[in-house]
Amino acid sequence: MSRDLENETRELRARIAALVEEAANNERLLKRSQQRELDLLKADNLRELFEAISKGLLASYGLEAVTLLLCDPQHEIRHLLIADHVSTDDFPNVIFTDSMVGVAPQFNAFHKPWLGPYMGCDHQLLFPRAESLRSVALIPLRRNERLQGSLNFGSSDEKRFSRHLATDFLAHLGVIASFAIENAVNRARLVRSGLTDFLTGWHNRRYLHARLKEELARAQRQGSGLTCLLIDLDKFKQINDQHGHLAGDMALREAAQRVDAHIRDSDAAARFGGDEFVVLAPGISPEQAGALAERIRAAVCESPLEIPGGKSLNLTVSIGVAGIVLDRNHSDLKAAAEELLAEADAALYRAKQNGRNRVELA
Ligand SMILES: Nc1nc2c(ncn2[C@@H]2O[C@H](COP(=O)(O)OP(=O)(O)OP(=O)(O)O)[C@@H](O)[C@H]2O)c(=O)[nH]1
Repeated sequence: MSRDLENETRELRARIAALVEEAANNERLLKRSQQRELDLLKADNLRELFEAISKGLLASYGLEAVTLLLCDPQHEIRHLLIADHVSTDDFPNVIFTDSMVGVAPQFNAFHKPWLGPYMGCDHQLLFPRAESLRSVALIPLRRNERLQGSLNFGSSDEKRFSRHLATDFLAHLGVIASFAIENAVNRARLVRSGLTDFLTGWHNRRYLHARLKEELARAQRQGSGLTCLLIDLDKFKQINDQHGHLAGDMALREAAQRVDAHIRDSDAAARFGGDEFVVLAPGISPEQAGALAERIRAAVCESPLEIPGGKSLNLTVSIGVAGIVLDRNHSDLKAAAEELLAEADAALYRAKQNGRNRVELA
């Protein structure tokens, strides 16, 4: 065999070996991508999805930064998170915006992934915490022709995301991520709709029971107390009887709004049934609870409610207030919840007996 042929064979072997290695690498990459995409699709709720995106993708692709930008003009996703007790502070890499305009110039015509150098002036809003980034990939998240956000990868390697690289794999990931986000949001909406009262927009009795147990457990852990206000409209049946059901509904909505103005984000509130509302206020003293109930009572009767037909209604409420402090050995939270509600109910009964439009403490 001539020397030339020997060299050529050696070169060919080396090229085949390189190709085989590249194919094996690609297969590993593909498997890893498929696993990551499955993790996104498997996420049961927004918290799991955010974790799969912000932590899972970061680790599996060996990136310096992964952020998720979500366009949430009605603050719906943020409200769903609050309702699910998820704090946005737990996910600093998930960024909410009311509009995609002005976030990054690449979003102006954003139909496929954009790869290129990191530029502080253009990309700072997308990577607020990342330092030392040299290249980025911005992946559009679209559903039904609408841009709902972007998935953003940042690398300290300037060659990692360069303009001439193929973007098919990233575009595919974008489609999966968009689908997973829509799924998680829909699921959160569904859960919430089962826990919401449609007339007032407040939570319903089912939610209150679940939340009451959580609040009791939290109060017990923190060694603090929990106060329950049971609020009932006075002579509500008369409103229905004299002015009709629609006027009654208006009165319920208005009363809920007037109460709502006096409760804090950390309080839990629900329409408990017919004309009855419950507010749970953690960590306040009996005096503060009495004062809160008095403010609510005064707010409801502050001004008459105009109803159709040029008439007006005077709304008043009676409120029963009860508080509970659990020691660490108390294990039956269900019984404690029932006891708290029963005491508030007994106090409410006294408020009704003593003339209505008043607050009674248990
Ligand atoms: N319009 C309207 N009425 C409702 C709704 N749910 C319950 N009700 C009515 O609310 C009334 C509740 O009356 P009660 O709480 O029994 O008594 P009340 O007239 O408020 O009298 P006191 O509580 O003793 O002051 C009933 O007549 C129910 O039919 C609702 O969603 N809309």
